[in-house]
Amino acid sequence: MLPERTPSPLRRDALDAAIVDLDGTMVDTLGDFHAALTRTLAELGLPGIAAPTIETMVGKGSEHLLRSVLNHVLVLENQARAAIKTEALMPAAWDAYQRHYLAINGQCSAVYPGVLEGLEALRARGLRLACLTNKPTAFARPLLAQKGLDGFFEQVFGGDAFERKKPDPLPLLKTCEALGTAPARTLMVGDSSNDAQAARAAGCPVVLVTYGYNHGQPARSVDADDWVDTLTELRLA
Ligand SMILES: O=C(O)COP(=O)(O)O
Ligand SMILES: [Mg+2]
Repeated sequence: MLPERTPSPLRRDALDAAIVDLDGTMVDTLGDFHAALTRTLAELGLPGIAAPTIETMVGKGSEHLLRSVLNHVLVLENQARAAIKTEALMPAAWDAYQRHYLAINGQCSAVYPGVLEGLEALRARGLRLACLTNKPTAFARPLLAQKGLDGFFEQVFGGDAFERKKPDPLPLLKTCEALGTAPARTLMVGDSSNDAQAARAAGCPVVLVTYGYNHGQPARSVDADDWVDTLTELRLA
């Protein structure tokens, strides 16, 4: 006798909604991060940083990214007490970064292949859609609009929308609350361990894309329910 199969958590009839991450999942924003950080570092009189180094630091929000970049360049410059100098520079750096990021937002970034088709398929299956990113809401909304993605989402929450960011489960639980859906019936679609850990802790099923930013680690090394190479492959049976 064949063993009874556990129904996949990704079956269409097991889901009411999907929460979709932004950076590394829908839009390849590394060019925007690089451009804004390059301008910020230049304004502060600091040396630049290469895009592949930035890529490993993306995912825990913009303040974390900026702090990591400042510390990285100060350590490389052999500056003593780099961590303390980073903190001292943060207020001015944060002001400069927000200004530069808003000025170039979307100009050096592109929607990944398959995203529009994937979102259309989820919508066609009747799933409610929310975008949940660790990027500030003020960066996320204009980026979604510029890339023609805003119309898919009934809710958009940035990293500043709630008290804590992913990988804490709070933003996912709050997004489910806003959608009015149960976490167990709300799929998280992301690119990093931040999305997967938050989803696990919130009780949401989670699928990771294999092409985004996961701190330099393969997405398949992260605990998730499934992995897809493009959003068109989301297997909702
Ligand atoms: O801004 C970040 O650090 C990453 O944002 P994300 O949550 O959309 O991947
Ligand atoms: Mg991401």
